[in-house]
Amino acid sequence: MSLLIKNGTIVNDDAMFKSDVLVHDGKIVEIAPSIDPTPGLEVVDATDRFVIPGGIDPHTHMQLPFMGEVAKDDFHRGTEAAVAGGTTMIIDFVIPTKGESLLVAYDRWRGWADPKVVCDYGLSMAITSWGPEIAKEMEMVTKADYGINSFKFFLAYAGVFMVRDEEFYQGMLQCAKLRALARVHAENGAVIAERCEHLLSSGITGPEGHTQSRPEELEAEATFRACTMASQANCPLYVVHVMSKGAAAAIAHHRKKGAVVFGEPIAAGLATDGSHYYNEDWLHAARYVMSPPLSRDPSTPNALMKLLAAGELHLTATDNCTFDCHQKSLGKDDFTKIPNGVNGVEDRMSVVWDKGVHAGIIDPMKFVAVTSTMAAKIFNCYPQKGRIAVGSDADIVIWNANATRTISKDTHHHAIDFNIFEGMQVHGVPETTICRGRIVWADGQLRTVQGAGRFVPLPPDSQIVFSAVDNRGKALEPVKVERAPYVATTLEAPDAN
Ligand SMILES: C[C@@H](CNC(N)=O)C(=O)O
Ligand SMILES: [Zn+2]
Ligand SMILES: [Zn+2]
Repeated sequence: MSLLIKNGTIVNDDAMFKSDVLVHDGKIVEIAPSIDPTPGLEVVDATDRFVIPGGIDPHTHMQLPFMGEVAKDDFHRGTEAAVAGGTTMIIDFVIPTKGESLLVAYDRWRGWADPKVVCDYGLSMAITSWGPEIAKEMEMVTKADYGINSFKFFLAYAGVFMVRDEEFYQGMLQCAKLRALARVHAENGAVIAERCEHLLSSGITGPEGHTQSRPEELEAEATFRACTMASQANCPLYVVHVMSKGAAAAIAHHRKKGAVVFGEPIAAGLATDGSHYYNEDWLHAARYVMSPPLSRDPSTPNALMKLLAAGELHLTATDNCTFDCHQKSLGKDDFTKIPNGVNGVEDRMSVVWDKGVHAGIIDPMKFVAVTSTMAAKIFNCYPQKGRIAVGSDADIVIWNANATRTISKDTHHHAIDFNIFEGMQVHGVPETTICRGRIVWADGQLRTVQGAGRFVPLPPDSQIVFSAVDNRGKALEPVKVERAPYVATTLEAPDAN
């Protein structure tokens, strides 16, 4: 199976240049200014188009069982939506129930994903309980045949996924020992639980209760606390779905002290805000319920994009975890029962291009960095993924920077009946998506095959994550002072009275 992409401008995270790309058997085999087509070779004309690495979305929850429901985008529809939007790899999360073996949960997720994915995928593992058995299984799943190199800890969702600080700290010590990245959902779950109770007892049951139960400073406080604990454990930390300026400031504070911390804003937080929670239409407001909530500060989306430009936030994701209108309506009398989660995996690339490149805040190379390359480097599958280079997987998108599209539930490929970006016109359109050398999206049509995607094992000890840790560890080594044993003398005996 071969493909020739002609007349395009290649964009990697570090360079842009006009060149042709020859693909054979799923790999990029040649990059040159002009490659002549041979008979029978399929040619894709990329004149006036960018040729970019396929997007990597490092944070999705396809068909997640959560809050009594199952997320509607499963590994088939969710990865179809991904490729329709220019994403060619997702990293989803194995989330064991409390007390469940990591290995049992891992097998369940592999059983769900392998037969369905239309693009490649990797897995991150959530730690929802703690004990020596979990620590041992963490070590097992970082081995090659499991391919896990990151572990997520929830500081929210009390009683469901949440772990206590000491469990989080011990989990990070184990991550550091295994050279695996710790990821955190940073909210103060204990205070949130109290605030939910108070709001409901005060008669506030609508989606406005959700955002008021989770003031932004509860994300900022938990983010600061998580960064502090990670520092103490000398464990690199990755903060998922950074939704507020305060959380971003906490990350910057610790990075300025030399801590290895990565911040991940998501498409929803880069393109919309928490004003929707106050919409008088209950269902409209409920559609935006996710945690942490969208910021109530309308300047936050633009601020988060600028922090990506400045390198204080590092890569984008979506936290795609979709529930349809019926499922959202299960919380019609109690906001704590609205399944948390929003869409994003189909629209992330266009949203980041529109709010970033078209808005003049980031350049195309930074766009590639924050939508693909940084994820490949952090999760240790670079340059197999995340680069247009000879030898890399042929995960490629033909990107039309000048085209626009209007996002709508009527045209999206998600398995839900609404889209949080409904009606938004965005610049930057993926015209052709190629997964390991096969065209899976072109001319507005999917050409996908269920199960054609492959699981990508992610090895520990990513350089961008761990290369500073050893020296930093030396500086943090505990100090023992050698001294003669202390002997109390009569002169020092305490007064008799
Ligand atoms: C459960 C999952 C998706 N839901 C959400 N972010 O509201 C998460 O918290 O990341
Ligand atoms: Zn989360
Ligand atoms: Zn998530």
